[in-house]
Amino acid sequence: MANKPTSGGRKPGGSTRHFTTDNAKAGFVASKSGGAYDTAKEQETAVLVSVPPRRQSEAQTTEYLDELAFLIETAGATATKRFVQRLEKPDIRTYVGEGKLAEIKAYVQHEGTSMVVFDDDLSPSQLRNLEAELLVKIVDRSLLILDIFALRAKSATSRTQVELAQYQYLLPRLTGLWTHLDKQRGGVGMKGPGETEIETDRRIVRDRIAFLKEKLEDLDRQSHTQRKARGGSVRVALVGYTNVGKSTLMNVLGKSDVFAENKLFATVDATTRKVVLEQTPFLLSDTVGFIRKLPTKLIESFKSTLDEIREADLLLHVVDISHPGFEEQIQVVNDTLSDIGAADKPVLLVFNKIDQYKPDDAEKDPFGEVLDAEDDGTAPRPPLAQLQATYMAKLHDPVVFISAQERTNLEELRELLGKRVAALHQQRYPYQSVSE
Ligand SMILES: Nc1nc2c(ncn2[C@@H]2O[C@H](COP(=O)(O)OP(=O)(O)OP(=O)(O)O)[C@@H](O)[C@H]2O)c(=O)[nH]1
Ligand SMILES: [Mg+2]
Repeated sequence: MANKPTSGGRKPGGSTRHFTTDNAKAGFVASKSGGAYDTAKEQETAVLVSVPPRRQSEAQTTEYLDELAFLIETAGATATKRFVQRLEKPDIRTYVGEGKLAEIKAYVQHEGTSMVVFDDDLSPSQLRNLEAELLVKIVDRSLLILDIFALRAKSATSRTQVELAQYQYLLPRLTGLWTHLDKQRGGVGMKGPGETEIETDRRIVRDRIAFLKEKLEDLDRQSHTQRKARGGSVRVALVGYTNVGKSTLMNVLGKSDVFAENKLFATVDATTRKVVLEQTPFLLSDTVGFIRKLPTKLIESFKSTLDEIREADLLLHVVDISHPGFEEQIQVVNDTLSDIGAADKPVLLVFNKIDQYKPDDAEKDPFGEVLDAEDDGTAPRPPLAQLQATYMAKLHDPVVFISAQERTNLEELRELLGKRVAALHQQRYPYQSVSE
């Protein structure tokens, strides 16, 4: 049978239950060395698979795969090979076509790769078929992001949120291939679970989901009370794509010590600091980063964390200007803000990492204008002054270009932010003195 029970099990949250298929082992297992996929023996290897639509450019496909490789690396494994198949849409049975699947299988068997990672979510039946065909762990985008979140979540709330999302992911995937939840079943060739057992598993998972939802409601009530107690202050939330420098900026502005790292989703728990600018105190919150194709279930279960954004008076939208896909990242963030009901918030756009931004070589163009997209399909990179003018004209609002790391232009940001906060304070609390 395809799925030998293994010693590592899918282990949502801190639960001791074991879901024992090979594929299950891919998920929810925090290792000793801090990665989701490291078995403490040797680094696990992964093959990446994507099915881009035909109209997607080469550059974009590479960029998305780079991001997937970064996610896998953050989870503690290494991507050793990429397989791309251009199709109108992914194959309903096996995501990629038959020929590509055979190619992947041959590679995985030859190289002894530990897992195959898909840049989309797989349906439960695609997951089953791929597992049966490839005989290694199958990881889809949701599972990968959930694993990283599980590694990063520290507070009771975020841990409960992740566990809820994990069980919600699991529920429709409890099928014939899953062995019974509570028992570690025997070796190769053991009979799979019968329908009754699957039903029992489903019931256990449903009960757990109900329990976690209740627990979150309790935690939510507590944090709502806490947040209300902070009333009287303007609230600003840092939002943005993952890894753009939100926590670094929080540390600089709030003189705090928030964990910042060159990994995706370094921050999963929201943190709040009191900051004073232009004699006005306000609360600044660092929040979880967004990413393209963020699993909907994860967004839903992260309600309490996202409330920090929903309840903010102003959003500091941080953008990594040095990233080739920064414009699309802005769009992803705006779309996600819409999804969570925070689209109408006032926003201050902050372009970060200017120290790493390299404009296109203006000398190439005798008129000093920036050339259009070059042959390699990458977006043009105009000088910063031009970008600033474009965005300010588009948004009818000032935007700031900084380097949080090199502390460049921070005074400009402080001044702009201070003015916005002071105005909001005046508007919100007209009778309250600001010099607390
Ligand atoms: N070159 C450069 N690197 C920066 C700058 N600001 C932050 N970084 C680096 O970018 C990486 C990500 O920074 P974080 O502050 O953790 O980013 P984040 O947005 O909080 O990321 P998540 O919490 O993962 O969503 C770290 O390695 C930082 O050192 C900058 O201005 N310039
Ligand atoms: Mg962060």
